Amino acid sequence: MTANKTPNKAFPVSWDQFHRDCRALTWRLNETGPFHAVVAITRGGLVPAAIVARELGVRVIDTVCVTSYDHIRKGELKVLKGISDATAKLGGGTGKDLLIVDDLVDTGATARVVRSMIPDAHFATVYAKPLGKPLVDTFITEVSQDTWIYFPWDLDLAFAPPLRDGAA
Ligand SMILES: O=P(O)(O)OC[C@H]1O[C@H](OP(=O)(O)OP(=O)(O)O)[C@H](O)[C@@H]1O
Ligand SMILES: Nc1nc2[nH]cnc2c(=O)[nH]1
Ligand SMILES: [Mg+2]
Repeated sequence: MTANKTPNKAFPVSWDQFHRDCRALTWRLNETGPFHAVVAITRGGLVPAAIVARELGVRVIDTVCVTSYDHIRKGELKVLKGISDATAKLGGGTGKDLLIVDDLVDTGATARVVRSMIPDAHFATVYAKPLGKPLVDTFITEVSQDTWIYFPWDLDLAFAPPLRDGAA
């Protein structure tokens, strides 16, 4: 989100939809690889990374651990863990033939930091917003900047009021 503005549209994603979108992402990535390893940006990138790695037959999965949002509030970006020496070696030090996976790119702040660690890696996300889109090599679905994406692991089944009672 841009500078803590409240998003006014919601884009809820079901597990089925997310799985389908991850497989669609893999179809595109399959034309770009092969990749030596997948680097998941935690935590949101862990789920698509597992699906993409499974489809691409990649067995080496590493993490870059970054924190910045507290629900929709954007805070200071902190890198808690970088890639391992073994993964860095696989990518020749610059990330060549490594695949970075995240669930989405929003402002691009997270992508910018991780890209700077391994600039030659291929960066893939399932969803992208316009501000972050230029930092991503491959993505599947674009949503507007004022949309908040709700992932299935952050949701629960709940009663939805009828439309005539003011439901969106
Ligand atoms: O493009 P940006 O504005 O940097 O936002 C994108 C990042 O925000 C979310 O992660 P978050 O920091 O919420 O942590 P999480 O993955 O643990 O949910 C999302 O998973 C991306 O990693
Ligand atoms: N779940 C979720 N996390 C985000 N982090 C930055 N933007 C978003 C978003 O739209 N949805
Ligand atoms: Mg994240």
